[in-house]
Amino acid sequence: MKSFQLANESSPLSLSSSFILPEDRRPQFSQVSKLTSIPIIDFNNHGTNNDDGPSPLLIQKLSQACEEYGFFQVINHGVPSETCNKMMAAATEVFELPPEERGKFFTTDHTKPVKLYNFYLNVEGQGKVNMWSESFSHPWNHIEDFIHLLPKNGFQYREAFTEYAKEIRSLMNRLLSLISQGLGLQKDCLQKRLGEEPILKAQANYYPPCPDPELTLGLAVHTDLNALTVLMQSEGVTGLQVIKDGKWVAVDPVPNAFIVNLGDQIQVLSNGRYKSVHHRAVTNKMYPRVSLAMFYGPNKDSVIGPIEDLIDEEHPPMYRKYRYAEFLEEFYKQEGSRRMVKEGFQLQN
Ligand SMILES: O=C(O)CCC(=O)C(=O)O
Ligand SMILES: [Fe+2]
Repeated sequence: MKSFQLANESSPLSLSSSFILPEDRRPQFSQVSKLTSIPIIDFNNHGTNNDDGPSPLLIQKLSQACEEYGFFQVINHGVPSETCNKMMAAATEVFELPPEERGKFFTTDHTKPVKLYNFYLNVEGQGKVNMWSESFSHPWNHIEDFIHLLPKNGFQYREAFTEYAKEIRSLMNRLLSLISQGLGLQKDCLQKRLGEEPILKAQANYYPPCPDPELTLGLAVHTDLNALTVLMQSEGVTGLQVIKDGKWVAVDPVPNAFIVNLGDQIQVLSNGRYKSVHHRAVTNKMYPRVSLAMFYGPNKDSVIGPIEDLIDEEHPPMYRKYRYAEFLEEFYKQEGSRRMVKEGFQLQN
């Protein structure tokens, strides 16, 4: 196995103490439930493209997945596998660039549009613990504004990304419409609430093989702060785990599927009916793993709060309204911790 070097390090990656989590934060593989996985939703089986619109069964399945898991995999989603494969190859190539090339993108300044970084967790008494991964992120709208900043090499990242982003945008629109209908709302309701010019960010995560996956994590436990995430992952390599009924559940990779999960903003907009669920990425000894998350978040000026139609005597508002910029500010303040952002906007009923 080729060794990997983080862009901000001066020697090849090794499992030094700076990556080792205290015992109570370790993945504890023996506790991971093998009994269940997240629901799989087949767009072909339920017809989403006919003139009559999506079938009630599809909406019902999706709604149930959003309530019970906050996560599902979608198959036969209509995004050509060639587009996905090209994108995966291009994203992988970024992490195969020599560390000094990748280093040009390295920054801890989150306001930079194109950036490479290594996540960490602040652990009491131990300080920063680095995650066993490297992430590369940039916006995925107005590609023309930053495309010249993206890596030029290899598998034509720029072309692959432009094509992929177009497909994912239309898949996201379809998902938002289905999720709105699942909540019993007009199909354009969520998209309107999130606002024009949503914040669209892409994040490619690279998890090199790890000598002892029991000691560290690829990504710390978190919920996504945005509204909706569509994730593509390396074929055949498991890594993502989600919480279900208080237990960690591994997400089995399904060929050509996307993993879809709801972010904090949908939990707030749905007044807690749909869940933004805690998840994490674990590492493995054998194979590098790449995942590419496409995040769809509100415009920073959009006002987010429980949708009025979802509030009644039985379901009083669980959150106060806020401008998304306010949420983001709080999010960045909590960097390095197990973030509890939406909890700060919760109302005491
Ligand atoms: O690599 C994964 O499967 C998880 C990625 C993720 O949760 C994220 O980028 O927010
Ligand atoms: Fe995530």
